[in-house]
This record gives sequence, structure tokens and C-alpha cells, in this order.
Amino acid sequence: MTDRLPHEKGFLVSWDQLHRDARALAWRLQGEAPEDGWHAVVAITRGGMAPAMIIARELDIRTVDTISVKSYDHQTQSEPVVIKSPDMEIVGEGEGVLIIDDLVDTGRTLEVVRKLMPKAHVATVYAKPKGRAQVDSYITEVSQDTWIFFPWDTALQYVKPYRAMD
Ligand SMILES: O=P(O)(O)OC[C@H]1O[C@H](OP(=O)(O)OP(=O)(O)O)[C@H](O)[C@@H]1O
Ligand code: HPA
Ligand SMILES: [Mg+2]
Repeated sequence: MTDRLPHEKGFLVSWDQLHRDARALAWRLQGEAPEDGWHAVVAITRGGMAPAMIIARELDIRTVDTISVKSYDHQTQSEPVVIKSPDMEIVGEGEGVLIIDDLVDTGRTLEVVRKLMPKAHVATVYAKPKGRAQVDSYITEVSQDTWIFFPWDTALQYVKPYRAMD
């Protein structure tokens, strides 16, 4: 995290916006489905779980699994590691499988996930330029110096009127 902050810009995503963007992604993925459809969704925990649920609902996919990737600080470990895998008997090499995450930033998380399921279709709701090549589908691109604030990390709060800040 320390190498990513501070960011010049902040992009605040509300639950409503996330729902709409995840549904837009589901619509796109429906159009990209193989002939016999997508048969499973794998959410990258934790941020991928909310969009994965919305997409699984829209595409009527009942087989939903998770993969957990832990990213370490540069100084302690340079490679993110998989600390929980999906059921490999179900996902195989990833054929007909959708891998969902909330966003791709540097692409390091997806690099590890792709190694495990090289034939899967990888989709994120948001994408930054550095990691874009790691995703097959996404909805909204933001610049590399933008930090995306997700609704589960934020809260509505009172703000002072402009005049009170003089
Ligand atoms: O493209 P990258 O540079 O690898 O970054 C993107 C990943 O980082 C965030 O997850 P994080 O590891 O912070 O965990 P979380 O989903 O549990 O919040 C985000 O949800 C992506 O999974
Ligand atoms: O822009 C971001 N927002 C939230 N989590 C993240 N993890 C990597 N980049 C981001
Ligand atoms: Mg994540």
C-alpha cells in the first residue's frame, strides 16, 4: 500500500454505482459467453465478492467459489501468494469460468490467479492502465494516480457547508 499512496485523485463509488457497474459487466459477459454458457464464478476475495454475487445473480450461475490472494509489502515479499484456492476439480484450468474482482491496479494479483486457471475469463469492474492487459473484460477505466474508494470502505458523513469553512 505504501507505494500506492498518496494518490492525486479519489474516485468514490457508492453501493448504487457499484451495483449498476457490476450489472453492466454482467451484461457484457453474457455477450461474451461460450456456447454452453459460463459454468462457474470465482471471486477474488475480498473485494471481488460483491461484484461476483451480482454477476452470478444476473447470469444465473449457482456455482460460486473463491480464491484468496495475499499481497505482501515489497520489502518482505515481492510476489503475492494464493492462500486459499478454489475447488480445482470444479474449475479445472478455467474453461467456462469467470474470475471476478472489483478492480485491477498493477495486475499483480491477477497474474497469480491466471497462472492457476489459465483458460478462465478474467473480469473486473474497474481497471487502471498498468493492469488492464490482465483483464479480458472491464467496465470503467480510471487513471493510475486515482485511488478507488469502495462503499465497504467508506461511510456517509456530515460535511460542513463551504461558507462555514472560510
Ligand atoms: O492489481 P493489483 O495491484 O494486484 O491490485 C488489485 C487488488 O488489490 C485489492 O485487493 P487487496 O489485496 O487489497 O485485498 P481485498 O480485496 O481483501 O481488499 C483489489 O481488491 C484487487 O484485488
Ligand atoms: O484504487 C484502489 N482502491 C482500493 N483498493 C485498491 N487496491 C489496489 N488499488 C486500489
Ligand atoms: Mg482484492
